[in-house]
Amino acid sequence: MDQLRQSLLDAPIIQKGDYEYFVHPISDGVPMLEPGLLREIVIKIIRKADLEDVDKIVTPAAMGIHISTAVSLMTDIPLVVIRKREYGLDGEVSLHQQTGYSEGDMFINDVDEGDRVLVLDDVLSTGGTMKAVLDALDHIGADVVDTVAIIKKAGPTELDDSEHNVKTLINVTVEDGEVVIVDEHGDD
Ligand SMILES: O=P(O)(O)OC[C@H]1O[C@H](OP(=O)(O)OP(=O)(O)O)[C@H](O)[C@@H]1O
Ligand SMILES: Nc1ncnc2[nH]cnc12
Repeated sequence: MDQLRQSLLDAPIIQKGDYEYFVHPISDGVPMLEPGLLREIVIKIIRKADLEDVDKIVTPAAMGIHISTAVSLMTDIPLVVIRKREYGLDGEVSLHQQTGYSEGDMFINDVDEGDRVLVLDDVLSTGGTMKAVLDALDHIGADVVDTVAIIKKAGPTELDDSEHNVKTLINVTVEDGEVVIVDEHGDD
């Protein structure tokens, strides 16, 4: 059960402007994602997350999708994807996402007031994406039962002064062009 750790140590780093970005099977689908790594992550999520009476898994596109699909298959909990595309359906809620290297609008459909949701994503870095998602779910009146990101890029996040807690499976930094593991069990 240590493919996640090793795969991060092996991850190449690229620059997106000043932002140091690790290229990893979970966050990028590149290098290729080994089924054993995906299985390890799903098991860790199911052990860590509070899944009691969760109605829906909610995940931002794109790189939350494969993780959430695998968790959905194992738990039988349905999945809603927050898309970068607007549909104009009744009840659609938009949010503005800002990361360390990009920004844009995203759209939530089919999450209703009172829904008990598990929010899943691949990476928590600046927290810009997760904060926007959690604020939008608060606005909808959904009940966020738990929030899990696989990999945390350690540092201050947009969620530090909020009441939201994001569980993570492993925490890393990037130093001298390499990934350094700062907590191999992540945050609870
Ligand atoms: O904590 P943050 O700084 O917000 O970064 C984390 C977000 O960045 C990535 O998404 P991105 O918008 O790059 O899209 P992708 O999932 O399509 O790669 C990642 O999938 C997270 O959603
Ligand atoms: N793959 C990635 N590497 C580093 N930071 C990220 N933030 C979002 N995705 C990331």
